[in-house]
Amino acid sequence: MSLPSNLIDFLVSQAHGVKGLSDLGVEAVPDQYIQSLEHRFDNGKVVSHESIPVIDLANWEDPDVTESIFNAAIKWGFFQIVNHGIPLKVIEDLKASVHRFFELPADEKKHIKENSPSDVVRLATSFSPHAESVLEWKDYLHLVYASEEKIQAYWPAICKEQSLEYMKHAEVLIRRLLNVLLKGLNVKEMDNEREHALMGAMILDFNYYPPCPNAEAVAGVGPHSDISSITVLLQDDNGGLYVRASDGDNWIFVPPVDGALVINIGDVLQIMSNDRYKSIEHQAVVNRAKTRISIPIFVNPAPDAIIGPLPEVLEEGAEPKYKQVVFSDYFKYFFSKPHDGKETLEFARI
Ligand SMILES: COc1cc(/C=C/C(=O)SCCNC(=O)CCNC(=O)[C@H](O)C(C)(C)COP(=O)(O)OP(=O)(O)OC[C@H]2O[C@@H](n3cnc4c(N)ncnc43)[C@H](O)[C@@H]2OP(=O)(O)O)ccc1O
Ligand SMILES: O=C(O)CCC(=O)C(=O)O
Ligand SMILES: [Fe+2]
Repeated sequence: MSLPSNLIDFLVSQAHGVKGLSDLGVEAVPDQYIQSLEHRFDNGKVVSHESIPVIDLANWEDPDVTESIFNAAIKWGFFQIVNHGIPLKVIEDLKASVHRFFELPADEKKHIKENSPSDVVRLATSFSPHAESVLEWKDYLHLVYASEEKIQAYWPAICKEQSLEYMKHAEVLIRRLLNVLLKGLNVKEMDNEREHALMGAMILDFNYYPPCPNAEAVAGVGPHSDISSITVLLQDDNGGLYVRASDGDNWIFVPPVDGALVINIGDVLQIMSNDRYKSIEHQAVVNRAKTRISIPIFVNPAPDAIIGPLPEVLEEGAEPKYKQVVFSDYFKYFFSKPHDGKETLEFARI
């Protein structure tokens, strides 16, 4: 099979994405996907003496549980949770609907893409293709958790019900997690203003990584930290997520755990906590044989929210490490460049 002559037209305008390339059965991916040797994922840098904690949330009231969440947010910036209250059936139905969506014929996906406002639904490939010199081997669908009216009008029918059911359960969990994390910063409760700044906009994202003939030379998602307050990630059982180890050089594999969700602190909570909580760099690799999916919820501030260190964390005279930034300026900066580790945080640093 030969490669399409106009790659961007094939990927973006015709909405084939990398799934379309993978389905062609090509022996090698286009050069645009090949990472330089220096940027490739190095298996030799995966360490097994560290792992991110798995926290059982069966008893939220237990002070040990709260303590484990604080410690994980401070030390690792990442943890997995089990017994989180989202029924297994809701999770399995959602995963199945992600596969169904990406398996739609390209012309149906093109129709969805062209008839959806980008503030509700966005189907795309790679990360920010106009800003990247090397593309990422990933297609994605952003579903913005907007008003019920917009959701009913625009979320694709093939995954609408399953996505909405998942989000309704996840919202309860997210509120509880944020309340616990705020307590660790001496904030008594999440009032309306804090809610706007922590969870004023939520995006359910479907990441789709089809099999890749040059899996070792491409990136699924390159090293980055999330711009969210927190991210709630559901991964399938294929594995592919790696988190920066505490030495800042090596990587830790995040093993799929049945029914678990991966929680990570994003840049917004690192900024609001004045570096107490850590937004840790991570990346996703792809494989030769299988399609992997992952489903993050980016729990974001509303675009007009102003983000900066919380007064409560500065109470004892700590110097603020970040200035006040409007969240929409922050994420526009994020999307204006390729994934680049923790670089986005510098935008807000004093
Ligand atoms: C993708 O891999 C990721 C993603 C992430 C984290 C993702 C997020 O958290 S997205 C947060 C942004 N919020 C939303 O997407 C909400 C829905 N969108 C909107 O309401 C609007 O798009 C807007 C955010 C208010 C911006 O509106 P407007 O000022 O009219 O500008 P646009 O034309 O929409 O966008 C301009 C330009 O910015 C880039 N961009 C903006 N939002 C996104 C997005 N959600 N996904 C991808 N790109 C976005 C994009 O370059 C736009 O240019 P176009 O080429 O699309 O014209 C974390 C880690 C990952 O690996
Ligand atoms: O696919 C994964 O496991 C992680 C994806 C990710 O980091 C992201 O979408 O921000
Ligand atoms: Fe991420």
